[in-house]
Amino acid sequence: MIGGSGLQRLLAEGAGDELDVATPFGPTSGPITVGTLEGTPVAFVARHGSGHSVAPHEIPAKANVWALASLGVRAIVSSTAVGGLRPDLPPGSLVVPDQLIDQTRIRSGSDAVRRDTFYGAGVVEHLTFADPFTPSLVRIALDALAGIGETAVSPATTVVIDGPRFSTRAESQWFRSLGGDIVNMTQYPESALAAELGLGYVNLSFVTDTDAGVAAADVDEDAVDASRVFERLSRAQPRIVAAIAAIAAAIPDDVAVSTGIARDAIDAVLALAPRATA
Ligand SMILES: CSC[C@H]1O[C@H](OP(=O)(O)O)[C@H](O)[C@@H]1O
Ligand SMILES: Nc1ncnc2[nH]cnc12
Repeated sequence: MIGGSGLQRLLAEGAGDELDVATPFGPTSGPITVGTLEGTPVAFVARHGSGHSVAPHEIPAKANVWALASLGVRAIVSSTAVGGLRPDLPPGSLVVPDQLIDQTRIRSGSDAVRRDTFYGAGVVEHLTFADPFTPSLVRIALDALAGIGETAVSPATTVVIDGPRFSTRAESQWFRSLGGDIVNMTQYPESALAAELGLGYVNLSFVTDTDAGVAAADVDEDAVDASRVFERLSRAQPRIVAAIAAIAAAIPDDVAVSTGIARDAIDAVLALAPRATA
């Protein structure tokens, strides 16, 4: 599990072991809690760190994904806060996206936080990324949510921006015209990196606000504002945790993911030596 904004802890205090996992790509966002969520073995990392101190454009996605893979997880369930790009996706809506449009741009440096591949430097691999969210897990998540009485919107397309700023009205309207349903700052490169290591990846998005291009300029009730986003997330926390637990419980042991990456290339990345921490 990778917990997004508002989801700093998944297991009850004291439940599970907190591990500091060293990686070849530097430190993870925070400790990884390994334990059992309503009977399902899980490893959990808070994407923004335990005290929400890591900004979206600084999230060490390579380290987080590598650390989870090195612990033996087979699929990642990610939670995210998102803005709605459609009037019929008001705050409080749940979305399980099946598509994504990458509008992030920061890519410099071999380990740079937005770096979106584990390969290169002599190892040539081309990820099959037509379906950025594992289709079988999207179906499983929707069924699991229906089973607890939650209706999630799907299919849906996420537009991912660098942040930390929110979109202008013109950008937001453009994202909608591109076919975007929701907008976020973290679903990429996390989803691609998970696929590059052969992991399933499914996302639960909670709409916290109406994005700028959809919100009426003179009505700010639903408009995006970080403090309002956190307030809504905090009220929704029990609902989001229950939804994630239901999805986790429904994931089979043998998640099949076909990404076109050679198994020996994945194994070589997982065999890289962790970088010593200071
Ligand atoms: C606090 S609003 C913007 C913030 O919320 C989302 O975080 P996450 O995707 O980790 O749930 C968004 O991507 C931004 O990082
Ligand atoms: N409107 C928005 N844009 C980008 N990321 C978000 N996360 C929550 N709301 C968002």
